[in-house]
Amino acid sequence: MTLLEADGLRKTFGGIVAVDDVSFEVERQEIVGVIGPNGAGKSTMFKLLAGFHKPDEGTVTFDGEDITDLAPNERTQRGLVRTFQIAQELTGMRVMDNMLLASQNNPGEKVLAAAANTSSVREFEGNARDRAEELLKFLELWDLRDEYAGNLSGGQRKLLELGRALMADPELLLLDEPMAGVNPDLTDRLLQRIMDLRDERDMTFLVVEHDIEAIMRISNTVIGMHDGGVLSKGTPEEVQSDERMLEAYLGGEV
Ligand SMILES: Nc1ncnc2c1ncn2[C@@H]1O[C@H](COP(=O)(O)OP(=O)(O)OP(=O)(O)O)[C@@H](O)[C@H]1O
Repeated sequence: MTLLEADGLRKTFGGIVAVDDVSFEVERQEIVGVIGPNGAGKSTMFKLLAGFHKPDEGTVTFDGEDITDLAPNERTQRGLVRTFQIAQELTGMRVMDNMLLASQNNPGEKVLAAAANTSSVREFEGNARDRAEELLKFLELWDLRDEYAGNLSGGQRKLLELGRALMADPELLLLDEPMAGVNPDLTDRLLQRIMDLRDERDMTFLVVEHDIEAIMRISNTVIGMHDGGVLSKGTPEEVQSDERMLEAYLGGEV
C-alpha cells in the first residue's frame, strides 16, 4: 500500500531546474534509497517532501492526503518526520534531555493524543521519559544518557538524531545522509536499527545517502536521480546494474 507519493514535482531556483518532473511512490514498510551524483537534485527533492521547499509544480501525498501546502511541523504531526542535526545549543545538554526536548518540540499525533487523554502534565512527561528510555536502550545509547550530546562520536550523534526523530512516533522517516561522519563500527548498528524499525515496528523510510554500499544493503527500492529527474528505479540490483546510472556518475563519459 502506498504511503507517500510524489507526483510531477518541479523546483527551480532562478534559471536552475533542480528537480524536474519527479514522480514516485513509497510503499508502507519499505526502505527507499535515493542516490545520484552531486547536483542531481536529491537534497532539493528531500526538502520538497519535508516541506522546506514549496514545489513550482506537482504534489506530495501522504497517507492519502495532499500535503503539498503543509508546513514541516504539520507534516511531522501527521507522521512524516525528518531527522535534524543536533543544533549547537543542544550539544551542551545531556542525551536524555535531548530526547525529552524532542518530544516537547515535535509531538506526533499519537503523542498529542496521549497527552490529551492523560490527567496531568506529569503523566505526559512520565510517558515521554519511558519512551525515551526504551528508545535509548533500543539504540544502545542508554549507558550514555547522562553524557553531553557534544561529547558523542559522529555515529553516536546520528543515533541520537534518529532517537530524537523517533520520539515523534513517525510513520515515515526521512533521513538525509545518515551515514555521513559515522565510523565503520557504528555503521552496522545504525543500518541494523533502521531495518529493525522497518521489520519490527512497521516503519517506512526514505533515505538520501552518498554511501551507495549502505543504500544497497538496506533498501527495498532504489531511486537513482540525475539532472533533477528520476533516471532509474527498481531493486538495488536493478539500479546498480543500470548502465545509465554508471554513465551519470561518470559524467556521461562511458
Ligand atoms: N537554494 C538554492 N539556490 C540555488 N540553487 C540551488 C539551491 N538548492 C539547490 N540548488 C541547485 O539545484 C541543483 C540540485 O542541487 P541539490 O543540492 O538538490 O543536489 P544533490 O543531488 O542533493 O547534490 P549533492 O549530492 O551535492 O548534495 C544544483 O544545481 C544546485 O546548485
